[in-house]
Amino acid sequence: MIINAIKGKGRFYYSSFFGVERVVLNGKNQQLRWNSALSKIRNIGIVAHIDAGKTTTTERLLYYSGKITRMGDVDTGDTITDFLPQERSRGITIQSAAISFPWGNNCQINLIDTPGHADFCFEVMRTLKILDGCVSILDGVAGVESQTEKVWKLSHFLPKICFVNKMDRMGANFNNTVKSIATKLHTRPILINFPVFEKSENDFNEPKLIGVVDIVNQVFLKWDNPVEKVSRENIKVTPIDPESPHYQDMVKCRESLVDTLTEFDEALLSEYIDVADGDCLKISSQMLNNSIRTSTLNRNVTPVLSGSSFNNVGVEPLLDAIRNYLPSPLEARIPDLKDNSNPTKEVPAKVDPKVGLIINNDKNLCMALAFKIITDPIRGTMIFIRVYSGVMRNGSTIYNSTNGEKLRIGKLVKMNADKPQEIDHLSTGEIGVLTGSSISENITTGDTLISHSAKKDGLKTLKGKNELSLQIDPIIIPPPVFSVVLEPQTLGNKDHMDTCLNRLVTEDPSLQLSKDNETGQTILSGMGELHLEIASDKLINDMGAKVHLGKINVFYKEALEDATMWEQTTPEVESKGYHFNIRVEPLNENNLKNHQNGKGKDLIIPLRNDNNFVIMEPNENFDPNSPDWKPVLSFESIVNAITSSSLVGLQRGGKISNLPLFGCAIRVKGDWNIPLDAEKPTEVLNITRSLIQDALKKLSKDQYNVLEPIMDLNVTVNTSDMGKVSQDLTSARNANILSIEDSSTTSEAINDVIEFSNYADNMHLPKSDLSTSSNNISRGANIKVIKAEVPLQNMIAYNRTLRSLTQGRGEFHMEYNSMKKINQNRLSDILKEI
Ligand SMILES: Nc1nc2c(ncn2[C@@H]2O[C@H](COP(=O)(O)OP(=O)(O)OP(=O)(O)O)[C@@H](O)[C@H]2O)c(=O)[nH]1
Repeated sequence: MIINAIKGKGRFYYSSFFGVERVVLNGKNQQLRWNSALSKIRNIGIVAHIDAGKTTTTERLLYYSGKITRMGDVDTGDTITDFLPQERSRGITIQSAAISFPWGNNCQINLIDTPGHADFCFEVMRTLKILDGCVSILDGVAGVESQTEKVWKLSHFLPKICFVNKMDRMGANFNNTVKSIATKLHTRPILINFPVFEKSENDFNEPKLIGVVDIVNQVFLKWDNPVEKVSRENIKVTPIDPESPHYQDMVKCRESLVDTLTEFDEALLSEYIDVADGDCLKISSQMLNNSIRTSTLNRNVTPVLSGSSFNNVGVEPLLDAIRNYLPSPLEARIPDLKDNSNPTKEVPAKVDPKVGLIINNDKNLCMALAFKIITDPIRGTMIFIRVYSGVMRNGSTIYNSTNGEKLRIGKLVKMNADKPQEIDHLSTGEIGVLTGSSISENITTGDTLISHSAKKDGLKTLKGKNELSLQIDPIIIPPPVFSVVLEPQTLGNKDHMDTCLNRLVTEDPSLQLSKDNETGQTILSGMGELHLEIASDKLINDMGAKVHLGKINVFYKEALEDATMWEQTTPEVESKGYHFNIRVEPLNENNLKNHQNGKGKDLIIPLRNDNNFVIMEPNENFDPNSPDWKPVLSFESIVNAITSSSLVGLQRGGKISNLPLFGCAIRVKGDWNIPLDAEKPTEVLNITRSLIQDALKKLSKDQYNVLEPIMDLNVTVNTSDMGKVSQDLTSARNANILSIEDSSTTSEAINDVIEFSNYADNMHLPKSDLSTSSNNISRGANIKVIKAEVPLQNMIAYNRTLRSLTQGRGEFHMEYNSMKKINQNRLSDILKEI
């Protein structure tokens, strides 16, 4: 039917053809019913390895959706989503940018373009937390790269689709990339389309990408003059009939697709056998799309599409796939919820097809997560939130259940990259921004915000239902591994420097500030050299801070020796009715187990930095759920005061070199007590802070040790360079080489994921893929991946060494593995350095 509709016409405005609804949710062969506004929303992220083409693809998605009329370019620094000066000058994405645009029949895509560089991994992590699905962009030459693998693992809970980009490049290989999706990402790729090339007439006879074969709709999509004459109407759609050179591949790919889907879809299986008589071409595209959607949402398969964003080939089918295969908030996973006043209680949450997620069976409970904070020179602090349940209204009073603060929303906006649009409310599933003067001090990244959906001042009602202690699981911040010492140029510059630094760490919590207690110097630490370079650039050039920067160095930490612990109790005389018994102890397997203890279980609270925890034993005297316990201070504000004092206490550092403490637990024994009429949490904060400091002081120097960051390293090199590179790693860098593998088949693929390797071997891949022949020259068995563990200290400026050892052909990727104790021989050298 679709084919008849397009015959004779030739050229189409793409969305008029693909914008019709063809996907079915209920398993029957019929058109999709968009039954509510929510079902039309897609909250998705674009993720990938650095330089795979995320920003270029995002720019094309915006153009083809009609959101922008002129396409920007990463190379000329005028894209919509990379708007920071540092992003435009360096051509890389640093912060995730959110933008909304429509596609076909009122579908609204809220898209977040994320950074690819490993140093900005936290930026990706906090974004993943609030997304419902992802598009993973792959470079058709490089296949699945290390950062893609990492982000794939981090986003294991999200349905995803893959776009094999850069198919125009020499050496691109669609088939190998699809295989690497199976073997490295451990998923079943299913082909939605495959690339089509024609021999070009240039001297090298290189294949030229001209379009894609759409396996689901059985058509060939050809883009004319894609680069020179960019237009939304340059796409030609022709049916694939038996005379077409792509017919055989299309049929076999469709058979493979149906084969895989029928494993998970009984309705499709009976349609295939009983109605279609085993002829995969007779299965309608509606039925296939429906089945693809269900299997993608269940994370059984990953749809794969191909193209070249730079050359404007294959972008419109990607827009269709986002809408057709990725979840709406109605189908998205339910966030992890907890009740701080009762850690063992399961918080009820269910999805209603009309109103979306309902938490605690209360339609009026609005819960949102603050996932990102930026300071705009004109608009002030802007807090990005995702609303999970209910409606957040402009002017409402909200409660921050993470820190116990109450505030009023000044203004609600929706962002289009750097352009805000004022709105009256944000509903379930939507992403928006809070602005206003009071919010900056009261909200940090990862906080849960609660308000009443109907009443602007409805917190009392929610309190009555014990809903103000509910929380969405916070975002865990990985420990920073590099640091730089900062000093104001003059004493008069100090205040401004401190203000700017506080702004930097509020916006990016993976940056951390600490103080050297001996020298008084300020230390800024972060996830990598580039991370700190960019932070310093923002500090000096954007914020105008006048500072001297020291050398970027590895950020060491201190930890407590295994059996060390110290208990400190409030002195009775000074305690004015307060009683706390606090123990500082190293983390071990045992203390993080949720111990059943007296009246209940330990409350375990991860601190924001450095793998530290607060463990509150159940109170022997008081039970926050008991009607007899009625202190003026809420249980949450007591807990918040203790976590703040623990953070500060552990940040002050250990006895060897005042380095921040890592892997420690602050245990609050169950017999704590506060006067019932105590009104301010500051008293609790001050008492517990001094107890923690005293406990740490009582320990002797030899009860501490120094830790250094150990990194997982992947170096990708040609076989000819492998000897030199591994020699340098073991001798000069003290690396522990774990394995050396072919880039296309990792040992993991052979040993652990035979299932996916077999799947990749059995699926049909297009024989007519001209890219295949050229690609064999550049990748495959000639490329090796050296996997090693190495102290970060030995990898500073490794970029330069690798470039000279491999004539620029080698690549490496490093990510934090763990903090390890430094042995005595190296310790004295390191202590001189810090
Ligand atoms: N040949 C070719 N080059 C492309 C394609 N897509 C992107 N590029 C180029 O690849 C480079 C990186 O593109 P970006 O879009 O910045 O990649 P990215 O993944 O957003 O990069 P980061 O955000 O820094 O990780 C730029 O020079 C682009 O012009 C493509 O389809 N074909």
